[in-house]
Amino acid sequence: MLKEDYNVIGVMSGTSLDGVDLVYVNFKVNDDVWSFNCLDTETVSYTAGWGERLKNLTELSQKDLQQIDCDYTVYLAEIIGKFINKYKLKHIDAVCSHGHTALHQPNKGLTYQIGNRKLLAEKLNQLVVCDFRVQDVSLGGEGAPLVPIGDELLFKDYDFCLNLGGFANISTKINNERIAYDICPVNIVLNHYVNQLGFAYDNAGKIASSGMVSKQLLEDLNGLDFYKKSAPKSLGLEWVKAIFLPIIESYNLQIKDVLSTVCEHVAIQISKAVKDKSQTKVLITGGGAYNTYLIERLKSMTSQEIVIPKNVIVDFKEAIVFGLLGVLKLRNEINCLSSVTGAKNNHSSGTIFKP
Ligand SMILES: Nc1ncnc2c1ncn2[C@@H]1O[C@H](COP(=O)(O)OP(=O)(O)OP(=O)(O)O)[C@@H](O)[C@H]1O
Ligand SMILES: CC(=O)N[C@H]1[C@@H]2OC[C@@H](O2)[C@@H](O)[C@@H]1O[C@H](C)C(=O)O
Repeated sequence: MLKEDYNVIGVMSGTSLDGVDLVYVNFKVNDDVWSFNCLDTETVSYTAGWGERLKNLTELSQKDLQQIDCDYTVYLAEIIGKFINKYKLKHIDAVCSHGHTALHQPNKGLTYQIGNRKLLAEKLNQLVVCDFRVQDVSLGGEGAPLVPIGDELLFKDYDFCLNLGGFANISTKINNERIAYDICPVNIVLNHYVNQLGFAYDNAGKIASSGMVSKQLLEDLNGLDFYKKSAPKSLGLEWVKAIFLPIIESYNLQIKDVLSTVCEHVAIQISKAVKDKSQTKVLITGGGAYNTYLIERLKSMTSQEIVIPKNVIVDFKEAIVFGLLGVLKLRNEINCLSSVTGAKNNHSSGTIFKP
């Protein structure tokens, strides 16, 4: 008889490099119906040193990557350990950790998240479930996005679940089947440019709102091949560096105009993704939900009802869902949907490390 009640720690480090999101969350399952309750949450910002190290992972040699994988596992163990102590967490069924994506080229059979070593379980003296993407890629899938199983089990009241993190991704149902895909880069690019002005991010999109859209750059970005592909599809930092940034650089624009043009581009791509008028309710989560300018541009291009919750879900949905992926793995139940990733079959993904 499987348990019906789990307390886990969900841990997520996203691509926009703002920090590590942690959530202590309770899941209950009753007749296959799942519910959750967030008990404690925290975002630990990256130190300048870690921010820099994580920015350049795609350029590292195999040996340096292995070293950083070990160092990052130790760093994650410290962060998670402090979280456990701070909130005096006693009942922990598992720590369910995504790690940080270092490499993602699913067409070459490659996806690699650092911080997912057995050492994490040993240092924390906890059961750890991690490495959720690798099996999906080995089964021919994109290995991303993985959060849609959470949209299916926890957020099914929404017609679309849109997350605005480093990349924008969306999930929805078509003919009773869940599909999802990465739409386009968002904060990974906005942060890259606003960093050059000395800011971590463009607060509320104020700088973008003061810029002018470059029609030519906008056209070039909207014309990228990735947007012509149909789902399943996913994006990685490698694509941003090789394809997206060089187009922007070829224009030599002022940064405020780059930000403005990228926001316009993102709003256009998202409005295309939510264009099905029979589906109306769009949940928006992720740090990009605070980019008021971007949200205004998006609202001007769509008639859908946009819901940005005023609670922890905006910042912690991904960490919550990685908690759920871990619980599903412990139950040996499906946590990766082939309709979403394109893998050969639905499967139960992740590695379990005992302390
Ligand atoms: N007030 C704000 N105004 C504008 N942008 C903001 C604001 N607050 C956060 N952001 C943006 O959101 C980013 C963080 O978003 P989030 O934590 O959802 O990203 P992530 O975890 O890296 O996501 P993903 O895993 O989906 O790539 C910040 O780096 C910043 O760009
Ligand atoms: C390979 C990888 O780490 N992908 C991330 C990234 O960040 C956003 C987007 O690109 C999404 O595909 C995914 O993360 C979310 C949490 C997911 O798997 O659902």
